[in-house]
Amino acid sequence: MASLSYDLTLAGLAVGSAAALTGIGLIVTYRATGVLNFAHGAIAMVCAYVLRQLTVEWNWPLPLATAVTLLLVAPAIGLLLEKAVFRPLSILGSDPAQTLVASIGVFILLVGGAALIWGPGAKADAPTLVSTEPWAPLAVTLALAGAVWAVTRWTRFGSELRAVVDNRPLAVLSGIDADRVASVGWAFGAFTAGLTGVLLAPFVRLDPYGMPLLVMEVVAVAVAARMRSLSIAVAVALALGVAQSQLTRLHPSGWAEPLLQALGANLFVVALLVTALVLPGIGSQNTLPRTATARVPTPPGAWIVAAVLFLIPLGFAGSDLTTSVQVPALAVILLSLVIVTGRGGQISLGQAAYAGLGALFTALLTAGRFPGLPELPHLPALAVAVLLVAPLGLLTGWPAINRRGLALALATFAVGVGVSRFVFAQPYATSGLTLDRPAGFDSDRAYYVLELALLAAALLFAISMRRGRMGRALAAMRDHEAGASAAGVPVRTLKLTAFVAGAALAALGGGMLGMGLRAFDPAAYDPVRGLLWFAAVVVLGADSLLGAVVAAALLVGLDAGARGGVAAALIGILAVLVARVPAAAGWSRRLSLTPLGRRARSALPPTSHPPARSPRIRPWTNKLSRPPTRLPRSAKGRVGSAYSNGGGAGAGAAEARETSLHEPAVGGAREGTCRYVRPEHGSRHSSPEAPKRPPDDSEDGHTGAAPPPNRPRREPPHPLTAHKITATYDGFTALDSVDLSVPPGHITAVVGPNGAGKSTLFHCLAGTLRPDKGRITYDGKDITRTPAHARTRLGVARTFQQLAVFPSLTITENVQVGADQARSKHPQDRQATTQALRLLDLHHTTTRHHPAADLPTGTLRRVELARALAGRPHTLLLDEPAAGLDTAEVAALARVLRALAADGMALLVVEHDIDLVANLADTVHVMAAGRIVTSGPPAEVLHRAAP
Ligand SMILES: Nc1ncnc2c1ncn2[C@@H]1O[C@H](COP(=O)(O)OP(=O)(O)OP(=O)(O)O)[C@@H](O)[C@H]1O
Repeated sequence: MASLSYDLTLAGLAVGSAAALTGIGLIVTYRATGVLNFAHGAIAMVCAYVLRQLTVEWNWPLPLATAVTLLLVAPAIGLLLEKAVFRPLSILGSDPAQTLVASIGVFILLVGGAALIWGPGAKADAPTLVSTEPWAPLAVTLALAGAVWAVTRWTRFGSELRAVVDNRPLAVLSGIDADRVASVGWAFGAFTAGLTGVLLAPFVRLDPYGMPLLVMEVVAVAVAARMRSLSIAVAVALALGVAQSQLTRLHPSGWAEPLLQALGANLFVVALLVTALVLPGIGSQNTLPRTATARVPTPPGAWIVAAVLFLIPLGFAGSDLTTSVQVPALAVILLSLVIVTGRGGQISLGQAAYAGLGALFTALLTAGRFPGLPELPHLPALAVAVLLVAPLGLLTGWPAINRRGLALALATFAVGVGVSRFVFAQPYATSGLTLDRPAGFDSDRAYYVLELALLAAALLFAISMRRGRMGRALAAMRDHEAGASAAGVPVRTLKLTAFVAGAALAALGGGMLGMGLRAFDPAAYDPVRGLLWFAAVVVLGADSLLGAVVAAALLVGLDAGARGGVAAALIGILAVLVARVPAAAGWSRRLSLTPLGRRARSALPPTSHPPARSPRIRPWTNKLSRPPTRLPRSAKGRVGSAYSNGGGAGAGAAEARETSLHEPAVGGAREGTCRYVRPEHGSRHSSPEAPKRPPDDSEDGHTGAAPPPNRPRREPPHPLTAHKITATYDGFTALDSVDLSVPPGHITAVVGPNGAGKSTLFHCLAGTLRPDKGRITYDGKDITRTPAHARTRLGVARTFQQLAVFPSLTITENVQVGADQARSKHPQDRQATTQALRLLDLHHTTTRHHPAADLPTGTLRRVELARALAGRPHTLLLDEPAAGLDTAEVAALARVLRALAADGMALLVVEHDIDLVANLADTVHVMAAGRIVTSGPPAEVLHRAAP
């Protein structure tokens, strides 16, 4: 027994050593370059094939072949990838989502290339590099880990590596050649991949698909080490290896046996699931907004051409028709990625799992083997399978709530691998399972017709998800999650909805594929296929329904018509190119992950610093330089724009009255006239703190105090109020028992030096930070625990210091998102978008249909404000609204804000621009060291606060 345990421990150490090598390689590459190399396993596989080629096919001596493979080929692959793929990406300033797509592209390219060169079958004659004695790989691993540790600790290169990892731009400024560091990181990472591959090859199946996946399953050891600590990675790998082999000693009876067997064979997958789903996400959390999709209109007639092409197979016969049967099914699966990734912006590498579950459940239901459910005919079984798989979408939807970018990619990949290993690969789930086509659709032609009908239904469903309110909300979430939440979009619920809808579509496609193939074939839903499908959808336009349909035809066509591996290699090359040369050609504009990222960045201010005032003259600022003109007071059907209205920064309340707006549709006291904002919320002077503004002298006599006759009168809400709120960051008190009220009809400003706590207070009021103590109330209700989107829906809107617009949406759509979320059933509220656009002078037909990605900062500030106003808020929170605006733009902004306050809205402005505050605010609160130190009218307070 003792000897068995010893032997198992040694065997476990051997497995653990290979995993540790992978962990070391992944960590070094990640530390040197910031890239989690999804292609690591594929490099391992290629190196194993190269060694086999040199020794078995060409009869080279093993030592020479090993030296060439590990010291030349592997580092050369790493250097090539760094130079040709990842360095250009870092020069382009790409975000992690792009590098992720590139590394998945490299993975698929290498897998496809290996299948092309060496064939898809497994090779059983890979040379054995070291003895089967496990001490050898263990010694290699420990020596390598020690060497890496020593190099990073004691050499100049090591300190350069640490400097680049800590702050690459600073390291470059201090003279470090960051590219050289990255090159060495890639060469070393590829060397460890090669070493893993050649050590593992004799003991596992050497095939293009299985081995890369096997290596990537052990990514858990690097994630457990937070992509940082080599010693933790090695320890975790060895512990998992030993535990996995010790599990084989246990032989429980009954249902536990297959489960334990599965665990014993897949402990690294369990670790992957735990690390990816339970531990907090690794990598940047800031990636997804850049995965927004460029808006490229589908060429006219393209759908007709596609429909005709999809009808052509009806004229086929024999194997061609049998092959064609896979196309509509795969198209439905890929449509699920359009919803989740293309429209919803959520990276999902696990869709193959849902497709496979759809097929498996259909097979189980038709065989009467699904626990608790009767045997069903095929089509009802497919429908029930879809319904059963849909909620399982929460498996990936749940982690998506708190994860983005790389962390989400890992979590969804883990779910895909977990389902594949613990469900599809297990005999208890799949043995003896058959699947056939529905009665009456047995022939290929009849079944193809049925599939076309199901594809049409899936397309209609996908269209409904991408259109209207739902489509805009998904796109808003994809483009800017915090911005979407601020517009009232319930981001958590929407993510879950996207994943559930995606799982349902994938299950439908998977079931169709299974019935088409007349079998449940686990290989058809392998996680590697999930990666291939993801890349294919991204390459052909992630947010394009037509792209998904074309991708399905391309993948099936290439698989059937060309050598195995061509499809993967082609998609891999395209995925690399998408990230590598995003704007090289017109077609690249439809590729979702890259071009917009760059365009959006060029349109948005830098993320870490307030942007410089823009020197550009824009049409609407030119208007401001014209002499003041009064708005047409009761021009029926027209709403004046404060931006197109004249006036300067110093204009006062009288000017504010001029910019009060007249819009028949809103329902003023008299037909044809009314103010812009929430006519129901009462007098702008309702607050006792409100300054005495001159009475309104508008021609129509409407002051905004009277509610529209056709709407229920509503008393003005109690103001948004902070009651003794305290907020801390890791024990540091950023807000200390702060009281603040934001009364209606009043502009309240918060000023103070850097670090005073202004932003923290703003976040507490907006709902993006929960105070440790104290309460926030609004309209008499405690909203301290109310999330940001729900506060928006209650009537507390906000704008951002760093712009939060949705670059893939047009100006109108951006504003509509705000209106969608707050829209009541009242028909008058349908005018909210139009009114907001007019108020901010965004209503011209030339601009309103323009995608926000290409617009200058000043315009985007107006778009953001219009979106906030379209939700008809009672209270508006503005975080440095003048950041990035030139003088004329600031003056125009001030005029609008005064107009809004004159109409009774409560405004809170956190602002560094003291001139603006002095001219704008009714009350100023000065903060210092987390407290409000003084409050009062600006003239008094700012004078007192001046040094
Ligand atoms: N996420 C965080 N983690 C730890 N400390 C934080 C965090 N955010 C802010 N702080 C600290 O809390 C204090 C208040 O920060 P806050 O950003 O609210 O100040 P501020 O007045 O808005 O400053 P600024 O004008 O520079 O934005 C500062 O000392 C800041 O360093």
